Amino acid sequence: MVIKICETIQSIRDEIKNRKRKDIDALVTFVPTMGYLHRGHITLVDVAKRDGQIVVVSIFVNPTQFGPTEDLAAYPRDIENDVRLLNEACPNAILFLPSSKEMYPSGVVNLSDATTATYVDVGSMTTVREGIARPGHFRGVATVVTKLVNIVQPDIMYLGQKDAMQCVCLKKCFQDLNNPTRVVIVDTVREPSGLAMSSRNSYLTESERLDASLIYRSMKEVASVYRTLSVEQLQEQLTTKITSNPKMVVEYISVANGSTGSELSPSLDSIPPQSIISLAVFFNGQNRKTRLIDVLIL
Ligand SMILES: Nc1ncnc2c1ncn2[C@@H]1O[C@H](COP(=O)(O)OP(=O)(O)OP(=O)(O)O)[C@@H](O)[C@H]1O
Ligand SMILES: CC(C)(CO)[C@@H](O)C(=O)[O-]
Ligand code: BAL
Repeated sequence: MVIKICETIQSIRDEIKNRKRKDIDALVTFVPTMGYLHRGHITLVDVAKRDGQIVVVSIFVNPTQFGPTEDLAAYPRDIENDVRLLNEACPNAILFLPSSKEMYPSGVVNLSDATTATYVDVGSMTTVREGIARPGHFRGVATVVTKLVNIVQPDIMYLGQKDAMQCVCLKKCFQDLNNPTRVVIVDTVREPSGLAMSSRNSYLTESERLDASLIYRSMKEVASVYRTLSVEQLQEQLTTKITSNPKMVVEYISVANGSTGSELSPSLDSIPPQSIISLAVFFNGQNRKTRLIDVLIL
């Protein structure tokens, strides 16, 4: 058995309908991705396979979630290897592999132009640090995931904790729009060094990846003493540790409420358990500047 690849909305709808006809109680589980699969993605597929009978994975590098100066063109792609990994992990999966034209038939409109586009905006995401750092990003994410979920109509969708604010955004989106799909968050899968697995790690050399593992080590160090720190002290100490490697520049360090994603006040003396530390760091590597994100829940 090998995975079934569907490139059109009609063909994936038909495939899911046919499979459900054979097993009306089958649960549809869904893993949305942008491809260049790694062990983090495959872990989400493993959980989806455990929970459901019809496993759908999508690979779509969604242009509307990239800012004009971001890495849409350079984003790593290797469909052949992705298909090989999916065949190994879940040979009866359905892979939805739409073109940009299929997802955005009227062209990739500028989602900031409300007169030309229908979009999904999770209002609170414009004030979280990742939303401020990437204007329009969460609008692109919420819009494309709403479209994907309307196409696949899964019972359960799986997201990785690494993209912490994306999890907050999509949970809020589904809740506010009464979308019945259950959202399951899966722990971050890491390299042996501690570096969070990410498709963008491929921009780094092997030794740069080892250097970048300082990010997670530093997060763990400050997390072990967070009860003694104010929000501001935690941010300062973490910045100092990470930037002890001059190749790294901290874009932001957020300390936020675990369920709403809202930022805790820097002057707050005691940080509540379950708060989320999330951050973005630029690694100035020999090939290019790479933006890395990571998260730790206290
Ligand atoms: N290390 C990881 N552990 C668990 N889940 C992950 C990990 N990396 C990515 N995911 C999840 O896989 C899904 C698809 O993510 P995506 O295709 O953007 O991969 P990525 O590695 O996060 O890429 P990027 O380099 O763009 O951050 C998302 O829900 C994401 O959170
Ligand atoms: C959820 C997602 C597939 C939407 O394009 C993307 O943001 C990602 O891969 O995390
Ligand atoms: N996993 C996050 C996708 C993005 O950076 O656009």
